[in-house]
Amino acid sequence: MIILKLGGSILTNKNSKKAEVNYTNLNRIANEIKNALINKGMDNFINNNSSDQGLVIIHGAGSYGHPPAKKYEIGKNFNNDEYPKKRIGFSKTQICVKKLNTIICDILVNHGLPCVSIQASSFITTKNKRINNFNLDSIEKYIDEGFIPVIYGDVVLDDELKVAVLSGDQILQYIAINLNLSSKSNKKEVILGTDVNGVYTKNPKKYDDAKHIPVLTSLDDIDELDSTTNIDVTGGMIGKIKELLELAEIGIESKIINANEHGAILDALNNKNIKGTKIK
Ligand SMILES: Nc1ncnc2c1ncn2[C@@H]1O[C@H](COP(=O)(O)OP(=O)(O)OP(=O)(O)O)[C@@H](O)[C@H]1O
Ligand SMILES: C=C(C)CCOP(=O)(O)O
Repeated sequence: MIILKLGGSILTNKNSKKAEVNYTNLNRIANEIKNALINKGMDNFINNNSSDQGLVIIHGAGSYGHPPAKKYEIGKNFNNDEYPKKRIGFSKTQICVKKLNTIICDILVNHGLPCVSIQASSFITTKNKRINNFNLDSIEKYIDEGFIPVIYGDVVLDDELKVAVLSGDQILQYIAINLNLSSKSNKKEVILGTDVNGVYTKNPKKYDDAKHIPVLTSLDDIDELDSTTNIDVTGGMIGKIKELLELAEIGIESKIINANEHGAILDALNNKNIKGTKIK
């Protein structure tokens, strides 16, 4: 079972205040995923043969979701008289990330990948920003039938905060821990594509002396817990690492790679040893 996260910094121009898709990356990565599935003999997605492998894709919100979520402060406490404005902000943010997901699924399907869109805001809830209700049945059924579920960072109802932002990284962690498949291998390969070569001792975009960390086992390995350089309402790289370290604690390894590198997704899906950071 492959769990693949495509970061918003790859699929969109995350620095942009406008919602901008990086179509060059998206089309290249769609092609790499398809070629990897064929190499792995998982082309049942295309030829409808049985296979014991499955794939679920999670993507970030990038410049589609983070700006509106920040503008309306989704997830921050608010007074009751502010709820009408907060609801509109929630609705606008949900539409923005849904638009991004539709564009991504269109491109993946046009590359022959039988993707199905899964909208977190329609069935997942959180309590204090942590998932407390996420039924995996439909995702498991889709995978058993040879589809590729594509779920994404979204806004959700929160039992304490009323509304919150749910990151793709938290969705990835929950799926990696809880997904159980009847007809596919449950051994999980967790791969996250972002726009840097993995984790460094500090932000490599801000510090020339940042050193690459090939294997990360603790936040102590990082000198400076820096936020991401773009608009990010879900914790950026540090938020990502925290989710992945919780996976490592229960024996599920993951790897952060640079999906800007041509062929990186293809090689990672084909278990080639490529530059990145293993979290274990
Ligand atoms: N110690 C660090 N090592 C590596 N990158 C870091 C570090 N600190 C901050 N960063 C920044 O984190 C960014 C990647 O995190 P980000 O959350 O933006 O990735 P993403 O998964 O593509 O986005 P999203 O979570 O929205 O899908 C890099 O562009 C980098 O500038
Ligand atoms: C900003 C929203 C709505 C979702 C954030 O998800 P992420 O980009 O995976 O962190």
